[in-house]
Amino acid sequence: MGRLVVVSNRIALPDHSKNGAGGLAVGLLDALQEQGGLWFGWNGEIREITGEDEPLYTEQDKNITYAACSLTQNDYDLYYSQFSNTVIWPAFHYRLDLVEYQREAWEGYLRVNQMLAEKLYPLLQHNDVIWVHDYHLLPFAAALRLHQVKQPLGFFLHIPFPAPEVLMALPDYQEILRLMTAYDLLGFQTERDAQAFLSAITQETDVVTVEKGIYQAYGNTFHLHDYPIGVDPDSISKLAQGPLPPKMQAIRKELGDAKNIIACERLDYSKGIPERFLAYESFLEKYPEQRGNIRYTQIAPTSRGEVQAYQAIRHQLETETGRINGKYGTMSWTPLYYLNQHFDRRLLMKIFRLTDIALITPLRDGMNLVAKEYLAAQDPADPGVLILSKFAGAACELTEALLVNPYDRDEVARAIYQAITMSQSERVDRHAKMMAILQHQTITRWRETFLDDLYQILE
Ligand SMILES: O=P(O)(O)OC[C@H]1O[C@H](O[C@H]2O[C@H](CO)[C@@H](O)[C@H](O)[C@H]2O)[C@H](O)[C@@H](O)[C@@H]1O
Ligand SMILES: O=c1ccn([C@@H]2O[C@H](COP(=O)(O)OP(=O)(O)O)[C@@H](O)[C@H]2O)c(=O)[nH]1
Repeated sequence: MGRLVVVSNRIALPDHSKNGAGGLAVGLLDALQEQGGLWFGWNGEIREITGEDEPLYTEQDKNITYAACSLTQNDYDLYYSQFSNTVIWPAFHYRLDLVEYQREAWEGYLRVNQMLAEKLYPLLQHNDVIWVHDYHLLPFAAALRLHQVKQPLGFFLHIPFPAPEVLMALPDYQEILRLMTAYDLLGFQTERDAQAFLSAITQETDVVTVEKGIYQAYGNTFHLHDYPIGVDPDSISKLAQGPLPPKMQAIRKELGDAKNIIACERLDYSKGIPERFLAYESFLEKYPEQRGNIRYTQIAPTSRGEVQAYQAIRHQLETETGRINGKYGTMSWTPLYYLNQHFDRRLLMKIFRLTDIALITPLRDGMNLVAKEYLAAQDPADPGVLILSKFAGAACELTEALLVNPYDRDEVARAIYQAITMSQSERVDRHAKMMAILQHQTITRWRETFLDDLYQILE
């Protein structure tokens, strides 16, 4: 098996303190720590580059070699903030109202993909297998092919792939589809996402079905399958059971005897936090006897703060938190704790174990690793209850969660009450069934099944 070369916009450098929230880097770090290889991407820095040949940042950490480049402000603005996060991200999360399309950004997106391909190409070895990740790099394979790269190229999309009717709103969607066929293998989180891609391309051009899962279009042959990303349940369980750091010892007392709801995600409009706050308010209205006995802690570190839509939602949450606490709080009870802060992932697992309910209700989400981490962090003998949006990729596997429509605040309110009053035996039963799934579809299985399929294409 040749060397694995992983390419992603975000990489998790060995210095944990520099790593933001986000499931992609978490998943890829786990995958690379197991197999080893080269991880190429953006080092998170913005620098005006004097010469064309700005040296790559390189670092070796155990069996992972990091090679990363910085971006100029202009590249960052056009490729990351504008086209990736103000065109593709909102469109692929069914928020066409938030798409701000500018052709300059599309051109910048293509140019940065070409620049990254030019930087990676010299590092490649003959028997490498190249695994490219996510929506920042849809045209990356086509850019590498221009350098006569023949090594197998796989791609995995961590976010949803939208229905054709939504995708077709993007002015360059046909070119995006064509460029994606330069990959040998296209991987998606769920079958729904894979089918959405196939439907879109079938509507756009002649697609030959070689056999189920293998297709030809635009002169290319590509394989197509779903590979739901997982977690490492055993390591999460160990982290969760470990002792709390001294400064956090008080948290057990702070959480007290109340029923504790936890929610944790990047501050992103796709995560449905404002809608969730309204559902919590609906719960406080419908079940007034619960007031004073429940606490909802929302952890939401800032994400993509330079993007206007993300600034707007941050202000909205600050206002809503004050309104709800002002309306329902008492001298001795605060209903809602909103923490616009990043928590170290290792600490989060301990916090998850101390809570009774996880309220994870994204409007649309590629997978949502937090849902899986919450389950893995629980005490199997007395687990918390997962309330999960049916529009999260994780809902395809975690059918024993209380699945809800995140737009239906009354349904979510009823689910909170159901979770609070659920018997221990039912909580144990639901949790055990979902843990069996997490133990099967681990991060290792995700990596192995994808790479096995990619290597088979070589044969
Ligand atoms: O890199 P950022 O702009 O800070 O964003 C963080 C990551 O967010 C997204 O994560 C996705 O991948 C997760 C793991 O597969 C998945 O569970 C989640 O549903 C997705 O939202 C984004 O796709 C990543 O590229 C970002 O690094
Ligand atoms: O303050 C935080 C918030 C989130 N996370 C981690 O960030 C990842 C979020 O991944 P998910 O797939 O849920 O959503 P994404 O951010 O990738 O859309 C999970 O591993 C969380 O444990 C973290 O370490 N600190």
